Amino acid sequence: MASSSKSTTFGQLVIGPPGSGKTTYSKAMSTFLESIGRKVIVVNVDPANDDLCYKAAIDVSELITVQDAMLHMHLGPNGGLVYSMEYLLQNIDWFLQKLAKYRDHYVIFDFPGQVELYTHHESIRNLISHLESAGFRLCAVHLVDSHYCSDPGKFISTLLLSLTAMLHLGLPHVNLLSKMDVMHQYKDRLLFGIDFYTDVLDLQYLLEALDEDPFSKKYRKLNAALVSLVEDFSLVTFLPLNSKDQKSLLKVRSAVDKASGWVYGQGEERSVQQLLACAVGAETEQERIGDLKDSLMDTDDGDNR
Ligand SMILES: Nc1nc2c(ncn2[C@@H]2O[C@H](COP(=O)(O)OP(=O)(O)OP(=O)(O)O)[C@@H](O)[C@H]2O)c(=O)[nH]1
Repeated sequence: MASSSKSTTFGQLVIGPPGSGKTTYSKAMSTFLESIGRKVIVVNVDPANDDLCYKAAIDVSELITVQDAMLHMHLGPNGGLVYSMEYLLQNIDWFLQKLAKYRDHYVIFDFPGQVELYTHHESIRNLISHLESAGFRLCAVHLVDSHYCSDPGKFISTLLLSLTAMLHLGLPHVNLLSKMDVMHQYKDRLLFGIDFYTDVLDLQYLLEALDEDPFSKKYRKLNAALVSLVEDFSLVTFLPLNSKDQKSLLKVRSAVDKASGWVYGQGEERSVQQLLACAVGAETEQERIGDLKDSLMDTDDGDNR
């Protein structure tokens, strides 16, 4: 560990396209982590999010809202959002001072949905650098709607988006296919088993599927190049997420804790077996079911919004 565990604050950057379920996940994950004894806060970093379903310990809307930025800078919604993120960076001391009160907490940052912020704009990357310098150890949790699996063209976009975000942010990274509870609605349109999408198996099959569509067939060479790019990096896989399901949240928590390193120094159920299992990449019983009581596993509050 680079610095002493006392001065290290762990957390998640919850990112992903609009409507992918970031806010719902942030609330569900914070409630879940609190239920297993972790001290958690949620920080709203989306200046356009005026309908929070959780109590934000810190809310960037107190500093600036997209509406303010649009009104005063004569910008559209996207420009307003980008301006707001740059404004947050200019006022990074304000943000870090607010965070300083919660250094002994686990922090879930609920980010905005504009994908350009994660793929090529510098603001989030700079924000990460400030947070890391202040002692934060972060993991990006990237949500993409599982609905995109139902269309080969959309799934390729999802792969590219996820890969670009991984490369651009340069953080430990966990990709999630969100809203798996409604995946059955698109079951008939899935060309492959779910493990094809989560494990990102042989993408040549995806190319063949694209060839069957007269529109995408025209772009075969482009599609082949994109698929080959994703395969060459061999970085993108997904975990399924149902924010209403405790078992699903438990699996995500295990993956994020491993990626961020929490499990090695801070974990609630730190044990030699668990550390060894992490080292060899095996999934332990502990990780599958955690230390939750049966009653909690069966509990579905049915309203994680
Ligand atoms: N069925 C189902 N619906 C979900 C799930 N997660 C989120 N939703 C729904 O998806 C919609 C968007 O969810 P949000 O959590 O607001 O998504 P977001 O990514 O924060 O959206 P933006 O802030 O606009 O970027 C809401 O209607 C949620 O109720 C899930 O796991 N299952």
